Parts: sequence; structure tokens; C-alpha cells
Amino acid sequence: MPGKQPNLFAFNDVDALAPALRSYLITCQNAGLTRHEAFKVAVSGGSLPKTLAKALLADPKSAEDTIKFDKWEIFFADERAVPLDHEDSNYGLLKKELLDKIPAELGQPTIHPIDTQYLDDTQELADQYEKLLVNSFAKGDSVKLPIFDLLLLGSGPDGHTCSLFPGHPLLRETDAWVAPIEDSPKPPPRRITLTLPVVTHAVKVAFVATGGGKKEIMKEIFEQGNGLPCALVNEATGERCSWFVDNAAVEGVSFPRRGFL
Ligand SMILES: O=C(O)[C@H](O)[C@@H](O)[C@H](O)[C@H](O)COP(=O)(O)O
Repeated sequence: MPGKQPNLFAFNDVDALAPALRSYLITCQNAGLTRHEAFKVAVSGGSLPKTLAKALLADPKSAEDTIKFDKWEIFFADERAVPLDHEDSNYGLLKKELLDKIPAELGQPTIHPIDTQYLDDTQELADQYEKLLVNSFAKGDSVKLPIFDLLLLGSGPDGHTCSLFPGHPLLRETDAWVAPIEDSPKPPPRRITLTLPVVTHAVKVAFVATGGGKKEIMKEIFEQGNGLPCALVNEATGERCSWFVDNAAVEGVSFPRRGFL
């Protein structure tokens, strides 16, 4: 698919990756501010919040290099059906790694966690999160799909992203914006996730994948695809999609547009 490939940015390590991720985030933030005076971003769990903190909490290098946290609206690309202070909570992880560390003078983002009164019923938990998205994205008339300014995702060693797992029927969901899953192969099993149409409808999608443990699956995602959730996102978003990786994660991976920021 010439001209439509995702961008792949590879770095020696996470310390080198973080500043590039920061400038990408600022570009996405500024585009969101121009579009609707806010920056609407959804984040995943895993190793992402830590890398995100490294990028966002660094000292600014210039006046343009500014994170306007008070304009950020942070949603969750997927979340586990656990209380917010539970060790498995993606909200809890983001809070610990990033939110608690944002200096007050930088302003604070608006956070949209799950409503934990529905933890016993994942369908209701998903429906309520979808309602929250409807209220956040629809202005008056109903919209077909929410358009996030950015989705920040990880890739599992099996090629999953969000809580969309290889071969799972959830990959065929076309109606719901947010769906429950009760049999996630990655624990804990009960979760909610944005669906594929919502993920691929975002203005930009960025994956962060690091470490040698990812190289086999990166090869499969980029060279064969094989219907893996990450490959499906690549195929549907093309150049709207960017991968921020370290060299260990892409060792031996053939890729036509391997870029370096
Ligand atoms: O809640 C989750 O489990 C995550 O959202 C999940 O999709 C994660 O992003 C990947 O498993 C990658 O995780 P790592 O970054 O830790 O490899």
C-alpha cells in the first residue's frame, strides 16, 4: 500500500524516544486546540504511562515546547473492571506514573475514568463509558463515531492492542463504541475497550512498543499482518499511524519507510 504505510520511528532506547514522542504529542495537541480548543486523547495501560511521563514531564526546550495540560481531556482506550485504586487499574497506573507528578503550575488535565458503580456488569460498564463519550464528542446531533485527536496505544506480544485480542469476535464489532470483554487472555479477564472502528477513526494513532520481547510480533505485524489487531489498525489508518519503538523491538524487521526523527 504505497504512500499509505504507517510511520515507524526507531530509537536507541526509551530516553531517546521520549523527546521525539513529546514533540509528536505537542503537534497533535496543537492540532486539537486549533480544531476544538481541547486535546482529546485516549491512553492504554501497560508500559505506556511510564514512557508518557518521561516525555511529558521533561523540561521544555522553548516557548513552543509547551504541554497545555489544562486543555487535555484524557480517556481510556481500555480499562480493567476493577476499582480505581486497584493495582490492575489503568487509571491507577496513569495516576501513579503521570498525573500525580504533574506540577500544579502546569495546569491539570481533565480525566475521564470508568464509573466504578457498574463494575459487576461489564456490559453496563461499557455502555456507561460509551455514554460518557457521546456526551463528550456529540455536539447536539448524534455523531456516528467519536473522533479522538490521538489514541496512544501499546502492542502486546501476541499483537493485541487496547483489549482487542487476535482472533477474538470483538474484532468484528461494528456498532458499539465501547465493548465489554470477559475472557481477556491477558489478565485480568474482565475489561472494557474501545472498538476497532473507534480506534481507526481517530485523527492520529500512535503506538509505543519497546524491548526485545516485541521483535517477533513486530516482524509479524509489519511483514505479514495476519489479521493481528495491531496490523488491522495499521492497515486502516495508514499514514495517520505512527510507531515509536526502540531498536531492540524492531531488530530484523523489514519496513519500507523506516524513519528516524
Ligand atoms: O490494559 C492493558 O492491558 C493495555 O492497554 C494493553 O493493551 C497494553 O497496552 C499492551 O498489552 C502492551 O503492554 P506493554 O506496553 O506493557 O507491553
